[in-house]
Amino acid sequence: RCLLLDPRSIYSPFCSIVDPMRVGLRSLTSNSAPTRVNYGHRCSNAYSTCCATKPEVQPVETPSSDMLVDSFGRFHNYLRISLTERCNLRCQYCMPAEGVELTPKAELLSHDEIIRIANLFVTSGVDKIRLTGGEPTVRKDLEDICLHLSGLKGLKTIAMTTNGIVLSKKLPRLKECGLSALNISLDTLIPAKFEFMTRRKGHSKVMESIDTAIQLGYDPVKINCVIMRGMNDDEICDFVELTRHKPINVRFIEFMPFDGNVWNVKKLVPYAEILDKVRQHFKGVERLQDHPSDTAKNFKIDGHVGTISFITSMTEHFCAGCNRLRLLADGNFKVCLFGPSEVSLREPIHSGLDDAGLKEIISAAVKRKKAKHAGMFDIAKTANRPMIHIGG
Ligand SMILES: Nc1nc2c(ncn2[C@@H]2O[C@H](COP(=O)(O)OP(=O)(O)OP(=O)(O)O)[C@@H](O)[C@H]2O)c(=O)[nH]1
Ligand SMILES: C[S@@+](CC[C@H](N)C(=O)[O-])C[C@H]1O[C@@H](n2cnc3c(N)ncnc32)[C@H](O)[C@@H]1O
Ligand code: SF4
Ligand code: SF4
Repeated sequence: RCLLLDPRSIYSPFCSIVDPMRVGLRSLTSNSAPTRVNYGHRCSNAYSTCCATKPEVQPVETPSSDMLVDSFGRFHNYLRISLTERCNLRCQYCMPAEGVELTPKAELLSHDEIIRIANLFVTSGVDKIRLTGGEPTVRKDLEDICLHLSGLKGLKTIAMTTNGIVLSKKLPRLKECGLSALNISLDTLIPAKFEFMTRRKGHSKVMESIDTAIQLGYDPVKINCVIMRGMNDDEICDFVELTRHKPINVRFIEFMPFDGNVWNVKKLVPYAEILDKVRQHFKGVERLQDHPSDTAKNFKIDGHVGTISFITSMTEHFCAGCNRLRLLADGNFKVCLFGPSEVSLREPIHSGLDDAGLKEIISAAVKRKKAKHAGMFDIAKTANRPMIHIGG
């Protein structure tokens, strides 16, 4: 909990430990863009690294309809679309070795259904869509989907999270089709360890994709690195070293529990511990100002072209600033990564429901969204989907 939070601020853009109940004071009827003001405070929680001290004014997106505003006043302008449940890797932290049960193809969203649903969200205020999976690059109509999404008026960012295995060749065309931001997952710099962690070969292909993305001007290319104790925590400083000359943003991600993965609290390396390790090894590690809805806490290092970040879902959640919703490949709509509740949008579409009816279903689900996730031990005990179905 942050103490000394100035009551005039809606919430601190710098600290995710603020009680989310404090968010939601924003008037939805006002046409003028409200601002969040942070007057600078110190955080009393155990991980005091989470707070910056500079006073700052942040613009807040103005919702164009009430559909995407939850009961805590959070406006959701970011939709993550999982394009497939399939993947060409089998990462240990994401899925069981034997794979997961797949939804029959006929029950997955078609290209046209994806675009129709995306359009509903964009006309209601979503301005960023992330394509994910499974592995989005295994979907044959990926370029077409990007092209059609890029025609949606009001959509500013089309992003993708990918494992990079088959990305390098596809990327020039994807860029032409409107793909504007790229996150590539890479958890080790050692090829043999890559094969162990992902249960497949392909390390050099991922490295090649990262270089292609840099050459094509994606800036920064974000590198997602899930840290597991005893697995890749010995490579933290090597990953930081990569940022010295490459315009990349390396994001250390706390290991999260999902159905069918090998989560155990002993394998979780807390953000504070990773940051300590980085600070012992590198001079001039400085906190940057984050956007209120960032999943990441961002840092720069003296003399490095790139930056590093931490995604601290387990030890310092960032639910107070959550702006994310999820559409799964089978057409289910999920309002929280860790919330088990889902509602189908595909079934009502197949029953002929019109856009107004779909918007009512979406709005009701958004209003039921909880303030924050239940905490890692409860999450670990609660049935959810495997991560490969949700897409992060
Ligand atoms: N707890 C939590 N974790 C999230 C959420 N969104 C993404 N993540 C996790 O953050 C990590 C990186 O996800 P990405 O797919 O790169 O998406 P992102 O962090 O939103 O990326 P940017 O839009 O570039 O900030 C993954 O481990 C995700 O599971 C969220 O809403 N809640
Ligand atoms: C599920 S993957 C889907 C997209 C793509 N296949 C990829 O790997 O980038 C999305 C992100 O979730 C992350 N992820 C998967 N399982 C995770 C876990 N248990 N804890 C934290 N992050 C996880 C991956 O590292 C990846 O960056
Ligand atoms: S993290 Fe991505 S690449 Fe790895 S198994 Fe999951 S979906 Fe596939
Ligand atoms: S855990 Fe749920 S509420 Fe928290 S940031 Fe993630 S999606 Fe949002």
